[in-house]
Amino acid sequence: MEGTVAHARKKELRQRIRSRRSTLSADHPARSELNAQVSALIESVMREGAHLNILAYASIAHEPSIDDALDQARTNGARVYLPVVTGAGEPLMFGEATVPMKELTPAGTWGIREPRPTVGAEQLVSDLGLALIPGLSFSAEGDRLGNGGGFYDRTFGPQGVAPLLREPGRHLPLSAGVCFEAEYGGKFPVAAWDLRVDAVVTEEGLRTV
Ligand SMILES: Nc1nc2c(c(=O)[nH]1)N(C=O)[C@@H](CNc1ccc(C(=O)N[C@@H](CCC(=O)O)C(=O)O)cc1)CN2
Ligand SMILES: Nc1ncnc2c1ncn2[C@@H]1O[C@H](COP(=O)(O)OP(=O)(O)OP(=O)(O)O)[C@@H](O)[C@H]1O
Repeated sequence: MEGTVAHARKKELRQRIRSRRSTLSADHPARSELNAQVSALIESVMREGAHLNILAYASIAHEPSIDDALDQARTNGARVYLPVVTGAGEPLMFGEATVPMKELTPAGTWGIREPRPTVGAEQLVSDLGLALIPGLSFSAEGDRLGNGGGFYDRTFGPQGVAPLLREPGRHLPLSAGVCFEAEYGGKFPVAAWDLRVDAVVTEEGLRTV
């Protein structure tokens, strides 16, 4: 069980970041700049190999939207997979986005645009080039503060079903957290099961941890 103090601290921080995000208008330059930085990252990974599978996300509420970057990646021949929540306490499943992002239908508790789930995490990770992970904040070490459901941790954390842990001789995708610059370098309690990313992309560019 996680400590009460840690839980309260994370709750407060989540509220603060959500509230700041809600003040960033839809046409704020940081939003389009972050989308462009994600595009640039996808293009640089695509240059390393002909075919690229990407794990991404369909933004909700005031999260940074990467729709344009994902539509462009698909047009350029990448395959884009999105997370699907199958139940509280369950790891994520994944489905391929085969239409423009804006044509996907919002579903479930949080109104997230989700495709039909077809792939589990173990299978997805084995052939993935890039994982774009949403977060409310990432520390300078790559620790992630998520929305609090524990979904990414149960899926990709060190104790999850498909850990993104680097080991010699094992293929793993580059994992990149996505958040606004003001949210990068945050300090918050970190638990043993928490997912860590290799890099963080903000509107200012890519930061490797
Ligand atoms: N775009 C996107 N897709 C995603 C995630 C995400 O963070 N972003 N997830 C990442 O795991 C999963 C869905 N998990 C989520 C968990 C909680 C909330 C959420 O907003 N929860 C509460 C606030 C919780 C609280 O602090 O009390 C809410 O309804 O406002 C959203 C998504 C899978 N897909
Ligand atoms: N591997 C795991 N096994 C069991 N429980 C877990 C695991 N990972 C996380 N949890 C549970 O999930 C809860 C939420 O974790 P945490 O606050 O780290 O979520 P988060 O990373 O912010 O959420 P999300 O990934 O959904 O955005 C924790 O209270 C913890 O008990």
